Amino acid sequence: MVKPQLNPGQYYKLLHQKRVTELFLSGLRLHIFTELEGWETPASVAARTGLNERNVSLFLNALASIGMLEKDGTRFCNTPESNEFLNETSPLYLGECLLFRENMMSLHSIDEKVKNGPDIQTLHQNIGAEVYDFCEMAKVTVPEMYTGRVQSLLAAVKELFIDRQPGKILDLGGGSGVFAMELVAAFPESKGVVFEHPKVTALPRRLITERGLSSRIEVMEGDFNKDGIGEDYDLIIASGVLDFAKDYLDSFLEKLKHALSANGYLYIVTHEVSEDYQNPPESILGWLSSHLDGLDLLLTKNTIEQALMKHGFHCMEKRDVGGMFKGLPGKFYQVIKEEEHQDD
Ligand SMILES: C[S@@+](CC[C@H](N)C(=O)[O-])C[C@H]1O[C@@H](n2cnc3c(N)ncnc32)[C@H](O)[C@@H]1O
Repeated sequence: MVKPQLNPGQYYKLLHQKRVTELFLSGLRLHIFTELEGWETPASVAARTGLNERNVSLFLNALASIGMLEKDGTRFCNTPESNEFLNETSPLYLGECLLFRENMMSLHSIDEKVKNGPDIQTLHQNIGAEVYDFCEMAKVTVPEMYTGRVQSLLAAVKELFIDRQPGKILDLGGGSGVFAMELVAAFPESKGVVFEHPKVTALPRRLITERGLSSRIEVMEGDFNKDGIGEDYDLIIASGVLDFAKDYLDSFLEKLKHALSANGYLYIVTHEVSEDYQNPPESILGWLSSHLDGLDLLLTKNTIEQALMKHGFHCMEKRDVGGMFKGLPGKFYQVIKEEEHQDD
């Protein structure tokens, strides 16, 4: 009889992981976590939602078995995490955002895509804004931004501007404009600009007006690869945007350099992709669907660092600035302008 040399357990684990994910997504779609702020029986959940009582019972039990609910006898309740992030009444409800991201990165038609190849127009244009629904993304990611990104950026910028306030702040490809809004709220003397694609600008305009910040934040509309982005910024935030400037990287970085004030900072968040495109797997798989559609945008960490260096940007190391990078996904850069070279 054949004797196995290795253990095939990983394949069965993958199938189980898929069922776990399907169950979780169904819980979100059926708003189950919004029903379970307190202890409930399947009968009470079914009565309120109109779902089938027998199958709600099986469904809740399965969710509890994967740690998404707590179970006590015949009653079920959210875990603290489910209550904070999956209950629609929470200000940090991520359900809409998680479902959006699942759909955006879905590999459900991967077989056809691999068989049929990319969409020719997408391939030739290579424009992210034509493929991704950035307007919806900006809307649904607002609560996600408050799960740490906004707080850590704010803490870091406050440490950078300890003895002065930034005059002008640019949130480039800023989506909802949350970074700009929170920064100008923290620095009462600062003005902000949110630069966005015309498909997206209605959202930051509305949110800025609702927050009462229209006199302090301007929304600029355009294509950051082709249009001007303004100047004299003490802080430019370029979070998750560099890949969308891939075909224009040199002119884009020159533009950023000229837009920064002499002592200004550039804050960049990228995916830190390895040269062999093997890491991080979350980014490789997350971009796979759109890359199969024809996009080719993902830049490696090395390409980005080389390009930044070539255009005179230098990264502020952790040791320069104490503990402010704690929890921060991105990096700060300063630019060495020509005049400064001559002074040296
Ligand atoms: C991945 S999102 C990042 C959003 C936000 N900065 C963040 O960190 O969550 C990329 C953003 O860049 C914008 N964008 C992409 N290409 C653009 C272009 N050519 N001109 C202007 N904005 C663009 C999109 O509309 C989108 O809001």
